Formats: sequence, structure tokens, C-alpha cells
Amino acid sequence: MSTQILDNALGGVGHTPLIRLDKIAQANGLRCNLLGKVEFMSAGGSVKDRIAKAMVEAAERDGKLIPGKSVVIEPTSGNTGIGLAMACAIKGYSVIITLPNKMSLEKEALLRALGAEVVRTPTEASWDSPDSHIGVANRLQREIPHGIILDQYRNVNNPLAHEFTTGPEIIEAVTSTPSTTSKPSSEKVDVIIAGAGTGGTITGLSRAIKKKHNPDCIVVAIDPKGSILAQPESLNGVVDDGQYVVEGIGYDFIPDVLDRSDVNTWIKTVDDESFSAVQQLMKTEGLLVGGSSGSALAGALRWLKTEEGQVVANTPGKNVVVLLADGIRNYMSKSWFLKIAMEQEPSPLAATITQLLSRKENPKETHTPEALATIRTPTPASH
Ligand SMILES: Cc1ncc(COP(=O)(O)O)c(C=O)c1O
Repeated sequence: MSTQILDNALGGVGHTPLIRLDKIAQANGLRCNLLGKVEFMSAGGSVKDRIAKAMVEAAERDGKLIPGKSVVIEPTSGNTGIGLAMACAIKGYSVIITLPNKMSLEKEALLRALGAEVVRTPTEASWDSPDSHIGVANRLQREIPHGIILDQYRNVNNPLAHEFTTGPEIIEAVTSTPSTTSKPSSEKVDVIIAGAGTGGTITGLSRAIKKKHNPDCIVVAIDPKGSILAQPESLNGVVDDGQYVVEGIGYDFIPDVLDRSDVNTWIKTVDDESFSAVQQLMKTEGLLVGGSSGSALAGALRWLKTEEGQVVANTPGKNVVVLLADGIRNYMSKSWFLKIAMEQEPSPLAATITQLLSRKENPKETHTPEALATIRTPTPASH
């Protein structure tokens, strides 16, 4: 986060904090440092702001965008669209976002508020169908004059944005925080864990860390059950209907920007564990994260409990970084969030409140002018 005057909101993209998840680590009996890279603090609210900015700026450098004329068209699960719509609002390009039906109303509303057109597409359409979000974007691009697809699935600036911003920020935070007796640190990124959608984040992070910082870093990618990104293939199992509620991670094809040779281990996650991890992040760490952040944490905790995780990562001083990709404000109307928020176990405090408020109030006691005066005029402190 900058303390200087920024030219526009794009200056607020990235530069997100790395925050200790000590309470979650303690509750799970971990001895390593569990750290969250909190991406909802980026200007557009997610990790995908970074690639949107990078792809637009690269296209401008290549002379591919003309202000007032170009129409940026992009198939996305929403967050790349929000980043693009933000950049294009600032720079003066029109935007059309094709968005599968399952993605939240909040994302559509934000896109529209930023001035984008939104076209919903059937979630169940396979990626290569003309009706999928990718198929519809291609059809629109062929017909619309000055239409351009920046294409996060193939654009090298997607992984590059993470190799040159997200990764270095994590390395900087870990190496500039010294080891102390109470908080020992290897001063290295020992493990990085992130969900995979296009795969740009995990690929770029892996390259930044392994090439320039710690070649022995273990890279763990998270893939929801129902998606086919994980390796070995046997992990993906038989895909029944392939549906999962969590947004932004998992696909039915392997995007070009996902380099699976950069990943050491894949963990498959299911919706329920993702959403209870979101609840844990909110209630114990005060972090207002979205569903895929829950998947990343749930996968991280599961991997840390494996034999490999115990041996290579769960020792004092090891730094295990979990990427928390977006925030809960994208999902406030989703039933899984309303369940977390509104259907909590009744707390002792709730019982006290009910008991207090059910007592018959004596209006004389509380509303006489004398009683009000004693409330408004505090007696001077005796010490
Ligand atoms: C909420 C969320 N989490 C995770 C991801 C995955 O990021 P990547 O596409 O870089 O793999 C995305 C991508 O859109 C996302 O929106």
C-alpha cells in the first residue's frame, strides 16, 4: 500500500500485505509460520487486478488498444473482468465480459458499475462449445469492430504479472522480516500454496521463487474436485457432473499459461471444507476472504498434515505462504456465505442479550428527565 499520491486507482493494484495466520496455525497444531498473502486488499479486490493491469499496459505498448475505439472482450470467472473494467474505465476503452451463470451477482453488479457490458453464459457448456464464456467471447470478437480479447488463458503477461509483482512482494516480506527467538524464520519462502484457475498465479509465483529466491521451495497447487487441472490425472477421479460452487479455480481444460511442471504437488478440495476454512479465516483471523481462499487454506492444512508436509514444512521457522485470492464482498448473496454468517451456533452472549431484552422495561426508571440527565452528565472521575 502506497503512502504517496497515486495517479489513479491502478496505482493501488497489488502491494498487498503478508499476514501471520497464527491462530489458525495454533488451532491446527502447526509449528511452521503460516502466512496469508491477502489479495482482496488490491484496488479491484483480487489477485487478478495484477494481470488485468499488466495485459492492458502490454497491449497499449504494442499499439493494440485505441482509446475511444477499442472494445476489450474477455471470458472470465469475474475477477479478471473487474480488473479489466477498472483499467478500461480509467483509460477509456469499452469492455464486454462473458461470465458463466454460476458466478456471483456481486461480480456482475461490480462489472456493470464499472461500465462493462456483461453477457452470462451456461456454466455447464464445455470450454470449446460456442455457448461457453470462451465461445461467446470469440463470437463477439469476430463481429465487433475493434474488438480485442486479451486472453488470460494464453497471455504471457498473466504469469509474468505474478513473476514480477506477487512473487517479489512475498519474497520481500519474508526476507525483510528478521528471525527472532519468539518468531523464528528461515527468512525464505519454503512453501507457496495457491488455487489454480488459469494457472497464471501458481506458475508465476513458482518461477519468481524458484528461479530467483529458493530453488527448493515446494509449490502446492489447489484444484477443486470436478476440475481436471491436477496431476497425476488419477487425482481428478471420475468427474460426476463436474459442478462445484467455489468460484475462480478449476477448469475443464488445461490453459496454456498453466505450466504444471512448475508445481510440486496438487491437492484436490471440496466446497464444504473451503467454506468452513473461510469461516475460520473470518472468525479467528478477521480476514474477509472469498471462497477460493478457503480452498487454498483447506488444501494447505491438509497437505501440511501429510508425511511430506510434516517433514519438509511443519518445523519451527519454515515459512508457508497461502495465497488468499479475493474477498467476501464478491459473495455476500451466496447461500454458503449467508449460512456461515447467519446460521451460527447461538453464543452465550446471544443468550444474555435475549434474556436482558426480554425483561420488562420500567419506563419511569429510564426515561425521566432526571434519569436522562445522569446519563448525559457524567460525574467527575474520583481519581
Ligand atoms: C477468486 C479466485 N481465486 C483464484 C483464481 C485463480 O487464479 P489463476 O487464474 O491465476 O490461476 C481466480 C482466477 O480468476 C479467482 O478469481
